[in-house]
Amino acid sequence: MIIAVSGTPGVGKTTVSKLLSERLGYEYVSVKDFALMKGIGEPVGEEVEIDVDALAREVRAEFSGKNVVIDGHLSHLVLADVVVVLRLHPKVVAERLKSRGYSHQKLAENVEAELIDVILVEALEENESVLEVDTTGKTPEEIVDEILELLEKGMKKRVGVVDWTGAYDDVLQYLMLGGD
Ligand SMILES: Nc1ncnc2c1ncn2[C@@H]1O[C@H](COP(=O)(O)OP(=O)(O)OP(=O)(O)O)[C@@H](O)[C@H]1O
Repeated sequence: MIIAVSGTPGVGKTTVSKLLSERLGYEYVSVKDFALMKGIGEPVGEEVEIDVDALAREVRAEFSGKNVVIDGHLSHLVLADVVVVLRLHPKVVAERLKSRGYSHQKLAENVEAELIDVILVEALEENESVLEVDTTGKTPEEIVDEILELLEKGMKKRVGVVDWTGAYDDVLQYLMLGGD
């Protein structure tokens, strides 16, 4: 089974994916490293620009029929059997990304993306099975327990677990809202 773990930068994809793969006995794959290894990712500064169509093709070719957890904020664009979309209160996203030294613009882009469910919507457009998990205030172990419980139950789709419309006031200082 191919399990993709996606979400806004900083939500905890890598932490959760590694733990989830350990608990399941699945291989752990980082989208970034995989794309670089396959020559479909271009390092640009600290980021890696990835050809998403090529990524989807390469993932299918390499991992079809295998048990893997694929970690990365583009992983919801490959055809996975299950996409886990991690959510985190936008204020905590902002704090985590700020402590990484992100620019105001990058901070705003990502906090806004979390606020308006960008990754979740894309995941639902591309995949049948999407499990949304609110990670706010939970330890990595608690998050992985929740994912494992959903998988054990055979849950195909679970969305609507968060609503950040009430969070705008908490993150106004980080937003650009179309301006600069
Ligand atoms: N459940 C959690 N509780 C508290 N801190 C966490 C939790 N999960 C991750 N973190 C911390 O948040 C930071 C970001 O985690 P991580 O690198 O796993 O996120 P990511 O979504 O993979 O980020 P990116 O998209 O940039 O690769 C790390 O410092 C990590 O230790």
